[in-house]
Formats: sequence, structure tokens, C-alpha cells
Amino acid sequence: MTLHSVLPAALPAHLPAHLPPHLPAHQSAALPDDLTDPAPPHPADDAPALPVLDLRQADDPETAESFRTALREATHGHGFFYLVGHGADAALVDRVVATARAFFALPEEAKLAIENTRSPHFRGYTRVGGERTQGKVDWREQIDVGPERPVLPSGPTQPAWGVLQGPNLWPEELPALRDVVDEWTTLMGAVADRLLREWALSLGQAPDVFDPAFGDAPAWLTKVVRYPGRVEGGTDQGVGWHNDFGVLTLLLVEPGRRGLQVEYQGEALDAPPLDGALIVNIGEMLEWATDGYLKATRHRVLAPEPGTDRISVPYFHNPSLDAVFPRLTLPADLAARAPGVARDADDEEILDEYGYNALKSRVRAHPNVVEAHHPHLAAGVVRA
Ligand SMILES: O=C(O)CCC(=O)C(=O)O
Ligand SMILES: [Fe+2]
Repeated sequence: MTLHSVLPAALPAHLPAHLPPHLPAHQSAALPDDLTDPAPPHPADDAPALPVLDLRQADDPETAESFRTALREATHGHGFFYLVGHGADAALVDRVVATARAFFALPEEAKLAIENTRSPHFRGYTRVGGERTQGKVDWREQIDVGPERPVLPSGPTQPAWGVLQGPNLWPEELPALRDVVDEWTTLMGAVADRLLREWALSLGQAPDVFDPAFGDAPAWLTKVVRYPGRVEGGTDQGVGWHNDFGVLTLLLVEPGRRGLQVEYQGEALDAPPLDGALIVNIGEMLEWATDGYLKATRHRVLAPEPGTDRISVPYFHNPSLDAVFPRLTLPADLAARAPGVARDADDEEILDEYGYNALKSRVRAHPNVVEAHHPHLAAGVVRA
């Protein structure tokens, strides 16, 4: 069992009216006999470029099997999809976005009082310009929140990833932020657990095959992010091309705010927010588990137009820091379509022990925290 075991019973009342009651045929296609990948769908001009899945179909015995096939194919093909029917209602989404905006509107001193340079655990506020992807500055500010567990002892016999565990930093001026992030995180954890069971079944595994990797100490991460508008002559990198380093990501994007792009067959596909939908993508641990059958797809966010901004809240569903993620034995027809594990977006190896995989990404992204607290990691993370 993981910490998140209960899905909310209520279904959202705010689903977009234009979504079809059933998945389009291409999303529930059975595996072709000759084991080659099906031709990618050619969406109509106004159709989303990524598949749209409805989690309620997993509850209905009539549609559960086709839901699982669609889930597996979406994340073998694109590695990204839209998810509706997830149970987060519109009022909660509005509250998350409004509270995020209230946080970023606090005076600079209030935000800097919880700057991540005050946390050896990579928690707290990152100012604009404080983060890097592929060595270049990202044009975004954010607060990073993770599970609150006791600080681990450090020392030569302790694994280096122990530094990721510790308390969060919350703004005193806005207690509502903690409440809404907690509520959102609990809900997203339950949705992610549910999806992982469906993935496991779709890959010919027992539904609980991933549970031991999460145990009773999953190292989830919730980020509340604001991308300010571009400035004249400035970067257009909201966040640069990267893979997510965990298991899977559930992303809430403020309605109407574009900018996310997803790499697909060598091109950058736009992935604008879809009303009522979360954007889901898999992380490097699922690519590892499936020998590349499921893909941790590269993505980036372009900085918004000058004078505008964009809020997003990615929830990263991650196993416990000491988990060595399982390498699944896939059914032969799927194994035949598994190309092997790629290198990450910085051309480094993906590591199977989750804590090291997470630490290497955190160290690359937050050189200011490394300089302040972990100078010995500046040359890179060495696995014990
Ligand atoms: O803000 C977004 O839309 C995506 C952010 C993202 O990819 C990340 O933080 O890993
Ligand atoms: Fe990401």
C-alpha cells in the first residue's frame, strides 16, 4: 500500500462539453499483429495533438481494458497525454491557481525569507534566474515542496541522496498555501497511484508491482511555478528541454496559458492546457522499468509573451529515496517494441536507484543550493 489509497468518489462537473464520451478509435487500438507501431493519428486542426484519456473509463468494466490499452499506447508513443475524469473539481483548481498567484504577489522579502539557499534539502523558493536546465538559466520562479521527514545523518557511509529529506519552507504571510498544496498533493497522489495500477496491468504485471518502490516513504515533489513574461532581449527559456526524473508527473496548467512543448518524432508539439484536464507524462523511472517501452519524453516551456505570465503546478509522483526501481519482464510483444533506456536530456545515464537519479537532477538545476550547502557535489553526483 502507498500513502495515497483513496480516490475521491465525486466526479468533476466541469468537464468540457466537447470531449467525446468515448475515446477516439486510435486511442483504443489493439496491438497490430506485425508488432510494428501503429501509424500516428493525424488529428484534425482543432484537436489536441496529444491523446485524451478519461479516468472514469477505468472504473467501467466495459471500457477498462480499452482504457489500459490507450494508456499504454499513449505513453509508448507520445509519453504524454491529457487526463480528464480525474476527480479534481474546478473550485479546487481555481483555489490552487489563486493561492499560487497570491504567493508570487508577496513582497520580494517575504519570498526570499524562504529562499531555497536556506534549505540544504532543495526546498523553498527559487527566485527567477536561480534555476538552470541544460546549463542555461530558466525564466521562472517557484516553491518546491516535498514530504516532511526527519533530516538524515550525513557522513561518508550515508548515501548522498539523504540531503533531499527534511522540512519544507513555508511563507508565514500566506498559511493558505500550505493547506492548498497539501490538499492538491493528496489528491494527485491518489490519481497517480490509480494510474500506476492501470499501467501495471496494461504491461502484463500484477497491479501492485510498483508498490514496494514507494513503500511508506514516497519522495513526491510538488512545485508551484510562475513563468514571468519575456523581457526585451531576454531568454525565451521558461524551462529548458528535460525529462522528468521520477515515475510520473501530473501537471496542472493555468487555463489559457500556452507554452508547454513536447518532443515527438523530432518535432516540438504544442501542448496547451485543455479545460478540465491534467497533463500527464512519465518520468525516467518508468522508462527504466520498461526498458524504454514507455518513454520519458523531453519537454520544455517557452517563456510567456511580454506583459503576461503563467502559473503551473507539477506534481511529481516519486518512489522512496532508497528504492531501486524494478526492471519488469514485459510480455514478448511489448518487449519487442522496447528500444532500451535512453540517456537523459543532459546526456547522462538514468540511474536505477531513485535517490541518486533525483539528486543528480536537483544538483544540476540548483547550483546555488549546491554552493551554499553541498560544495562537494558541485563536480557531480557520485553513486556510493
Ligand atoms: O510548467 C510546466 O508546464 C511544466 C514544468 C515542467 O516540465 C517541470 O517542472 O518539470
Ligand atoms: Fe518537466
